[in-house]
Amino acid sequence: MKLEHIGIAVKSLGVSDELFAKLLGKESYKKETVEREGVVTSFYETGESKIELLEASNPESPISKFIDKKGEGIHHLAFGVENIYDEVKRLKNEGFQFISEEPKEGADNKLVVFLHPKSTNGVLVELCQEKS
Ligand SMILES: CC[C@@H](C(=O)O)C(=O)SCCNC(=O)CCNC(=O)[C@H](O)C(C)(C)COP(=O)(O)OP(=O)(O)OC[C@H]1O[C@@H](n2cnc3c(N)ncnc32)[C@H](O)[C@@H]1OP(=O)(O)O
Ligand SMILES: [Co+2]
Repeated sequence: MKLEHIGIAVKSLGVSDELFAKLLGKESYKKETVEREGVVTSFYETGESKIELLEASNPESPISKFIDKKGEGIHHLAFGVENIYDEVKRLKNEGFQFISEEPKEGADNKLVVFLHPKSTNGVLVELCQEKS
């Protein structure tokens, strides 16, 4: 597994894109809305991994709930895997809980699935696989 991206919950991509472009010295390479997840994303290349800024696209978004509860900040870690179906099986056998076991379309041309933070030391973990 490799650290594919760090998801950061932000109130406004307009404000945070300006901040991260200054911080990283580069512009976001992709903005993408994933309505099913209730997010608008903005991606930055940072060497081997990426930063994914996440703004809620609707009031029911998990990002809205997260920010209401915890404020802006690191939201999840995403690990890149070769075969997401094999990894779900392996981790289920290891006793990890999934929010939903069925990988779905994510952003940045990926299939994604999430483990419940309760079974990962309070860290929301995403697995993602490049869609062929
Ligand atoms: C763009 C697509 C994709 C990509 O391609 O990269 C993405 O990254 S989409 C990112 C947004 N989508 C998701 O986060 C989907 C997975 N998340 C969920 O299903 C929910 O957010 C959740 C994790 C199940 C929590 O939802 P819910 O139970 O309704 O909220 P609560 O506030 O009641 O949380 C319960 C419990 O979990 C803790 N929690 C919530 N979010 C996080 C988090 N990001 N990191 C760590 N812990 C989290 C929350 O604090 C509660 O704990 P307790 O207070 O101890 O009960
Ligand atoms: Co993500």
